[in-house]
Amino acid sequence: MRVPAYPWRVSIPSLDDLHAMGAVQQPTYVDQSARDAAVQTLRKMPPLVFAGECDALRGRLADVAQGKAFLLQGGDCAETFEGVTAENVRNKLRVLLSMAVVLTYAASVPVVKVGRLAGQYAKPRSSDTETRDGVTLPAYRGDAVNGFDFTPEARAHDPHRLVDVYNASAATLNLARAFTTGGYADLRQMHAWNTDFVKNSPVGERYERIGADIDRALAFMDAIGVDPDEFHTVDFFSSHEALILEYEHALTRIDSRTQLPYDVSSHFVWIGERTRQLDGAHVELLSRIANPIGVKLGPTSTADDAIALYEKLNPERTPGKVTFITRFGAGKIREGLPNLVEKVTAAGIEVAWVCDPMHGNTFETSNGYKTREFDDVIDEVRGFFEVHRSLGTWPGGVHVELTGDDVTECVGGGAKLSAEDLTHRYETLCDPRLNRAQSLELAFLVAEMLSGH
Ligand SMILES: O=C[C@H](O)[C@H](O)COP(=O)(O)O
Ligand SMILES: C=C(OP(=O)(O)O)C(=O)O
Repeated sequence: MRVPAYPWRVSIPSLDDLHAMGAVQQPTYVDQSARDAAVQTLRKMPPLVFAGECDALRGRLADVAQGKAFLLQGGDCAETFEGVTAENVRNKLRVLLSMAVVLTYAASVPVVKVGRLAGQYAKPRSSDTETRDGVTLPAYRGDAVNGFDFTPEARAHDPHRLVDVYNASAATLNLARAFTTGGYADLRQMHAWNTDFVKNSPVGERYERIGADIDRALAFMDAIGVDPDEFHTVDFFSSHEALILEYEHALTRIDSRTQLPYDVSSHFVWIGERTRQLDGAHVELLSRIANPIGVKLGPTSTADDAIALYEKLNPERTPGKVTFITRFGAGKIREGLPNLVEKVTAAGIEVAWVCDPMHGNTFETSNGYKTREFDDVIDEVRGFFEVHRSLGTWPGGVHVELTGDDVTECVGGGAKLSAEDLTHRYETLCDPRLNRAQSLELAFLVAEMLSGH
């Protein structure tokens, strides 16, 4: 695996220097000594991931950029400390593995599997405050920063939560590694992943038909003596938005093999739409690390922005280093994306292009729920494929907010969830996620787009 060669950039700016750049979307800690103590604790913690694993993912993302693989990245909008249970983590893995099987089988393309988990605890917000019945408190910014309860105590920004994020992420990763390498992810188990809902759901039945085909293929391979390791375990990677500088800085370490800095909080970290300023602290920090990184690009991004960000984040043009995650909204993607892709490509830049069909399609229902319409999500992915197909570039993947549970947060889909249905199981603390059936439906539709049917 080629390791990036930029020895002159091993220096990492200090946390104070990064803050002096005017970092946005950061917590305001009242007690500086408590903040320093949390950072010191984190600096002593062992890495959550190894640099070599980050290199492996970078190699897989280089395949995505070259049109040889497809990225499936998904998980909660915001993980919660309470959500770190075996059942919850297993359900998320189950839906991601099931989607990956559908994509791999129906589109015959290798799928790179990346969870939005084991670190996705901090949220950028549109407003610093929230007002309920005339009372205004700090907005909830994710469990990394404050609590969801609408009380002054819960909403205060508490630096010790960063240590809790580390512990929750370690527990989640430990479970994810066990599930993906310890037998649960064995392809022969794919029926078992969804037995509880195949009987009463059309998408479940469709999934089961693929399962029967795969069984026959596995039996054939067994008969001729082929039994690759890939059938028993899967490569699975973690990712989150690198938002809170204290956390990401404390977990940025020099790799003993290469002497390069890696953010060992996750295999892949991304810069959000609200923090991608070229001269901002987040771009500065992530320009120093050797992990593969993502940048969200919303409808106001220009091609010049994207090219400048790429040049700053990857001047050596290391393959697989940068992934552009576009999130235009269904109504804007066909108009906005072509110019971006065309100009970036004309600049000789090879990136993985990935579609986030969630963040440009959020609205509030008349009964007060923040939601997304399943058809808009699909329409944005369709637009993404159309644009890339017409330009001859590779639609490299999808980045989705989803859960393995049967929540009711996004309207539409096969079950035709209505605004009224959202009252049943609306559990997200921030943005609405696709539920298990909607996620599988998305996978089938994306597989059709990928295979050109
Ligand atoms: O997930 C993304 C953002 O954190 C989220 O969309 C912000 O939501 P808000 O506009 O309610 O603050
Ligand atoms: C905040 C997010 O997205 P964006 O930066 O694209 O708004 C997110 O993916 O959680």
